Amino acid sequence: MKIALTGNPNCGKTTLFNAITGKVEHVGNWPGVTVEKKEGPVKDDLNPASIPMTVVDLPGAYSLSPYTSEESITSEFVRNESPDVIINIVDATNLNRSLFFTTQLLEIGIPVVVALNKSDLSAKQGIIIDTQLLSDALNCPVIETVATHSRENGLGDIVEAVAMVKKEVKKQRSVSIRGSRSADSKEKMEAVDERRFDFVNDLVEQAERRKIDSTKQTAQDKFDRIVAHKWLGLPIFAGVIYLVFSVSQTWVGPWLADLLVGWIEGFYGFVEGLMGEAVNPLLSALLLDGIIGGVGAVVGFLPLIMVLFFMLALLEDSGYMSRVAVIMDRFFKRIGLSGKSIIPMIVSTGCAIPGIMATRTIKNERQRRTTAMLSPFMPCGAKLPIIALFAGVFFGDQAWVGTSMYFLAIFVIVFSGLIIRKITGDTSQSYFIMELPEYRLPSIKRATVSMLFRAKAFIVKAGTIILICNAVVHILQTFTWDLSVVAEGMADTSILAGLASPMAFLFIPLGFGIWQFAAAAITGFIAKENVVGTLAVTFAITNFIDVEELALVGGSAEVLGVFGIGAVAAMSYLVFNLFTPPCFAAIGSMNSEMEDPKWVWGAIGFQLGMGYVLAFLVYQIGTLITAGTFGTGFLPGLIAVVAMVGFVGFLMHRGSRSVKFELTDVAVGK
Ligand SMILES: Nc1nc2c(ncn2[C@@H]2O[C@H](COP(=O)(O)OP(=O)(O)OP(=O)(O)O)[C@@H](O)[C@H]2O)c(=O)[nH]1
Ligand SMILES: [Mg+2]
Repeated sequence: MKIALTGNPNCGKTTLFNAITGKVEHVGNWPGVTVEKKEGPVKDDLNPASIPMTVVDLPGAYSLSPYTSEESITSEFVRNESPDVIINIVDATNLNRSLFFTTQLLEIGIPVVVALNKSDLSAKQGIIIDTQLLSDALNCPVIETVATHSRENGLGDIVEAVAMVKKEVKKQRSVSIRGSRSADSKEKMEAVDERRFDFVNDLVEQAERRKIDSTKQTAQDKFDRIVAHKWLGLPIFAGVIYLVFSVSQTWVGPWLADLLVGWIEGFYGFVEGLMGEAVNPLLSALLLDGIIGGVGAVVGFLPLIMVLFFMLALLEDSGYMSRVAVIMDRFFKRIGLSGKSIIPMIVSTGCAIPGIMATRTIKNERQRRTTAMLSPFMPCGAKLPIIALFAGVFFGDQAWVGTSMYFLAIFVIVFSGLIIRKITGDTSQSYFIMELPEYRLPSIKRATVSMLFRAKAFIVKAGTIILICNAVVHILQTFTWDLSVVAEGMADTSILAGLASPMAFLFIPLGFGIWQFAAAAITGFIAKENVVGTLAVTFAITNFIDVEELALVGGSAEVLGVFGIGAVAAMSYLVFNLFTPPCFAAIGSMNSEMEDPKWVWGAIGFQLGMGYVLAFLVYQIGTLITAGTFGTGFLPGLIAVVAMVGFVGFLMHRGSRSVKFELTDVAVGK
């Protein structure tokens, strides 16, 4: 038996899905989180009769009308894949809006069970709903649920009602709005929609009583007036992110990471002892330095990342991130993107792939593609070890490093948005109205689950892709081109050095023309965590956390120590890795969302150029400030950068000309 979960955005479909299937799909306190359907069987304890039941979570939708395309996955699913029962999740705090969709679902002829979700919130707001009356009027079971509670949440009743309703299918008489069956044009449809609104309004008037608690509302409003303020909003956001980084990067994170790295080193020693002299030295080096060392270096950052994810999940759950969307909307409108674009970007702070997929809710094609192109600039989970490594080794774990990377990302996104608008010559603007969810105390449990889920994905990746890459890197640096072992002190003769050196040459004007860094940047395209792994393998360092051991703290601009670069070049390298194209998987996802090779190649080219130009500026200007002269390779670098900027300028010029041309074309045509 197939059960579809439908309802307006943010009503709690995915939360309910997770609760009745035991899965961990992403839940966010804003509309538009789910963009793809997800399936799962009902948990055994909710299904004592063991009826085979598969539940399908769908993206949120406001309507089934064929004239709105954004929610097509949902309407196509309920119309074409004929689920046996529809669970319609209705937000009990917003009956008026939710029931519009319900009346449409009731007309399809598939049995419907209404879950009156968030009934804890509605009760708190003093809303009393007569479920019996609703159930009678709609001819379907109506059950109060609290999907976020683990007990007494009404979920058992829902599953039971679904099983019952299926048996009694003939009895569910559909509620139909006059004229809806014969509405074959947009005008007729609109007339039906009006009647639908009237029906819902009447029904809600009878079924709902509200005791309006105005004091609470104003307290939240007052808070919002400060937090989402025109000018104060952004600095407050900066402060919040700084705090998040302070905790994860400076206070709690390193302490936990130290512990973990201690264990990894213990394990390294244990395996070393086990193998002793008996194992071929090449093989033991591969296992110890290539695999355990390389993977260990990446995994060492896990605690920092977990703390950061935990705190971001708390912020998301509290409702604060929706306010950030409102703050950013002002900037986004100016550059021709909509506030909707911010959601993919927030999602991208976890991973760019779901972020890019989240652009599907944006209707305007250019805005959607531009958002898919710019979202990967946000530092994702895989880039965090790189930030943590460089912040730790060169900047004494200071929180401003990570914070500034987030804000540099926002700046780059806004700036790039402007450029792309000029290049495409499309100046359309969108207006975005976001329903702000109420603030609430974030749930430690939900944040923990979300954190553990991401940590698991991180570990799986470290144990597969990262492990293989590190092994390959280690083998490539162990052998020379004629397959003999690289002699002591002759690392430059290895295959890896041979492959990476031409790239390193291009990086001279950026301050890191060293083959090890080039190799790490290249493996970073496979997965960004590889940057750390490859640096660990090529420099033979296994402990990146205990910076004192590396004796690099306070190295400032001097060229010193193991890496052979100074703080300015380190910053340039960090910027380069963050702002060049994302990993291949994310590029693949860009490709499938953009559906246009011109855009995909344009995006990759743009991201490469952006990373190069930013790294060049950071290195050269940084060196000028700290050392009083420009850095190495200034002139050739400048020529390359001017050429790139000039090309973009040319495209922008052409783009704005094409707009004028189109406009005059229209005028002449008329
Ligand atoms: N208080 C309360 N909050 C809930 C309940 N159910 C869901 N939520 C919260 O509502 C928010 C939205 O939940 P989701 O499950 O992501 O909503 P969705 O309907 O899947 O949203 P989209 O995928 O964007 O359409 C989350 O912050 C949930 O924690 C509930 O019964 N009570
Ligand atoms: Mg969802």
